[in-house]
Amino acid sequence: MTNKKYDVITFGRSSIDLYSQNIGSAFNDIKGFDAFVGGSPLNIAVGCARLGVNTSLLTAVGNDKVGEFIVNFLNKEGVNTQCIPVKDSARSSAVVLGIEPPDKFPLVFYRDNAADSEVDIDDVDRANIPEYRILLINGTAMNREPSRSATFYAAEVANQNKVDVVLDLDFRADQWHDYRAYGITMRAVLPKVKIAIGTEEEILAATMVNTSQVTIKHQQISAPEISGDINESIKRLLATGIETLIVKRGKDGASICRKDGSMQDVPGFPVEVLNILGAGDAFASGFLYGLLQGWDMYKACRMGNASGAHVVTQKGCANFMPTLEQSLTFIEKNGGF
Ligand SMILES: Nc1ncnc2c1ncn2[C@@H]1O[C@H](COP(=O)(O)OP(=O)(O)OP(=O)(O)O)[C@@H](O)[C@H]1O
Ligand SMILES: O=C(O)C[C@@H](O)[C@H](O)C(=O)CO
Repeated sequence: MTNKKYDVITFGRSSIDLYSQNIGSAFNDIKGFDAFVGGSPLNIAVGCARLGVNTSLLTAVGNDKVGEFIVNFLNKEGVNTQCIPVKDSARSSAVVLGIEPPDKFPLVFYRDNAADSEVDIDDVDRANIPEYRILLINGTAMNREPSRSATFYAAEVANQNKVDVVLDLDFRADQWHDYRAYGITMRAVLPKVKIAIGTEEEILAATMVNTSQVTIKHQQISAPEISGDINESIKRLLATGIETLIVKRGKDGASICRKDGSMQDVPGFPVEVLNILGAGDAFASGFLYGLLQGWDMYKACRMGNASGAHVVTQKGCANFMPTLEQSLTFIEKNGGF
């Protein structure tokens, strides 16, 4: 039982996502785009809402048509938009994305003067964090002020009010002035966090000691490959005080790493990949759904894997999140929890 009024609030970026209509085409040959919405915290909020979770998004938009487009979509999806301020001096952001399966998903951010980076401490106060069961914070939202201190503040308020803090490590390399600044910031916020979620790349980035660990492939500058000792990095993140670190492992599903040093693998669901973008966000929404049901971590991760597998077969992120019925039917048909 809980005395909280709402379930989940996610905090961070939002955008219009312009996805190539020419699947498999090289970026230079793209002829047209579909207009969807995106931004990892937005995608997670929509994924949660589709599963029936009472969800709010704390982001900001500019006083422009793109902002209206984003908020209109969220309202239709049943995501609570009351705590989304309009920042007059900033712009709603855009992302342009190519789809070249199986392994090239080029993505260009248009985030100069991004409205969501302007979310500040007053906006956090207006969002009523103590009323929620879970606050999901996002790595990229800490790349600049005022959204960095607003994120730290939101986590602090959550800690004081029995709201569980989940950190999506989400590392978008080109959004940081120095790759090392990302890790320094993550390690500073982790003591306020109960559960962190990240890919191996993100976990290595959060513990990076030398920028020569980073390799940019296929000009995918927002999501580079990062080398290093993953087991050492997992240990380092667990030593910050978090209870659990969830490692997302693509087609192999996820692993649950606990502070007692144990690791449990949770198998994924085999599917044919169309577009991997948004899989991590879908995973997070299924996982949060499971936590809110009081399920154990294994079952919550299986739910996350089902949402992730669904989205990799689709050509977008938020617009293609599964409903509860779709996920449960998919799990039942594919071996159960
Ligand atoms: N090829 C796949 N087949 C089945 N499930 C997948 C596949 N790729 C990803 N998933 C599911 O989606 C989850 C997240 O994917 P991944 O590990 O690639 O995270 P990510 O890099 O954060 O994703 P994103 O592309 O959204 O940034 C995985 O843990 C898994 O559950
Ligand atoms: O914000 C991003 O990371 C790009 C998004 O617009 C897209 O929705 C996505 O890739 C989410 O992980």
